Amino acid sequence: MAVSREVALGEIDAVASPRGGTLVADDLVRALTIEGSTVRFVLEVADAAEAEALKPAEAEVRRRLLALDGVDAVQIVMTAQSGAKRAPQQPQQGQGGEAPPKLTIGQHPTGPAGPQPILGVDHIIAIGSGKGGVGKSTVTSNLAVALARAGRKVGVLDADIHGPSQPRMLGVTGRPASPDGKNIEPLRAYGVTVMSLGLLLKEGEAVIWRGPMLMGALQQLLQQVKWGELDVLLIDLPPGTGDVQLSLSQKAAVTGAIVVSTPQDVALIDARRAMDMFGKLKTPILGMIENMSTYVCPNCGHEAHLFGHGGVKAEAEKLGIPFLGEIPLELSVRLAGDAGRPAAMEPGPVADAYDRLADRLVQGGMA
Ligand SMILES: Nc1ncnc2c1ncn2[C@@H]1O[C@H](COP(=O)(O)OP(=O)(O)OP(=O)(O)O)[C@@H](O)[C@H]1O
Repeated sequence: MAVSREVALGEIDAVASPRGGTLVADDLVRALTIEGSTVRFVLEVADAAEAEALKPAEAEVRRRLLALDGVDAVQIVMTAQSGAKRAPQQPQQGQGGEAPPKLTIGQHPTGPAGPQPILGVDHIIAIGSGKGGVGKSTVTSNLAVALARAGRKVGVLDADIHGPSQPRMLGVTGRPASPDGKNIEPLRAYGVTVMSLGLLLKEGEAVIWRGPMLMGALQQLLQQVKWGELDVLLIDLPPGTGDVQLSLSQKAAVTGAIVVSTPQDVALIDARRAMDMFGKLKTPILGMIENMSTYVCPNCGHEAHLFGHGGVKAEAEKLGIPFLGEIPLELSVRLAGDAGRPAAMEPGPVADAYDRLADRLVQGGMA
């Protein structure tokens, strides 16, 4: 039987914190969840020095929880939030408490080094491509709705920081709320939980972050968004091999990457480069997808292969990487993407192709 929240909290509260009280009394514990035999929570620390000082307490609390009947796994994430307070905040009587800090996206990265899981998220899949415009964002939004239709809890993080397109493709508008100035409430569309930097910027506003600022922004989107319980989080990467890919592999425990390409030779050359980069970053490659594969003329039914056909499958076989499937080239895909209602929502060959793809990921234990 699963351990109760009270019992788990009691064990956590028995461990002393470096601030002088206990982990609970010193207000370091966030988002405690118990799912089956797994206990998860966040230890919110002020800075990297405090994270280091907390290591013995973290080890002790892990040992105590694992000793409980019904607990087989303990996942503790340490996050250092900008503006985290060193002492518990009690609203001052008669003063209505302290105003929430302003949420500022684009800060220097904080917290422990190394890839971190996202609390409540089972799989993190990065969707990448070598070349721009091959349909990586389109594949991400359509695959997300197909996975949601298959009963999975799905999130999409638009990490295409320089050209975020998920808000348009999934038809979400409006600024995500942040009632406490720290956590960000994601938006929902077609059963998918969505967050994009594009939703936090004014339309047309350019972002020119590089290096540490970019890493900080990505870290905030990964850790400060209230993703909730997700079977899979799809991350729409910018094209190519750059800072975002590097930051993501350094900050998030990515399950693996899917590389989207058209069958065209020039796209395949760049796709190979992207896969080489994922290899160097030690991100497993889950497979390749051929987008804009076959075009079927809606008038006469003639099949044409505008960008070739089968090139991605052949490439995947050559590299010993799973080939996950092909998506047809259809005008409806572009129109639906522009209209904010993914083509996979309507029954037809495109929806079928995405359903097969979603099924492949679910059967393979990837989503
Ligand atoms: N299978 C398809 N059939 C028809 N049009 C498609 C298909 N896939 C993508 N498109 C269209 O191609 C264009 C580029 O797609 P998308 O923005 O998804 O590419 P991307 O690889 O994410 O590009 P970026 O370089 O901006 O990241 C969009 O207009 C999209 O609607």
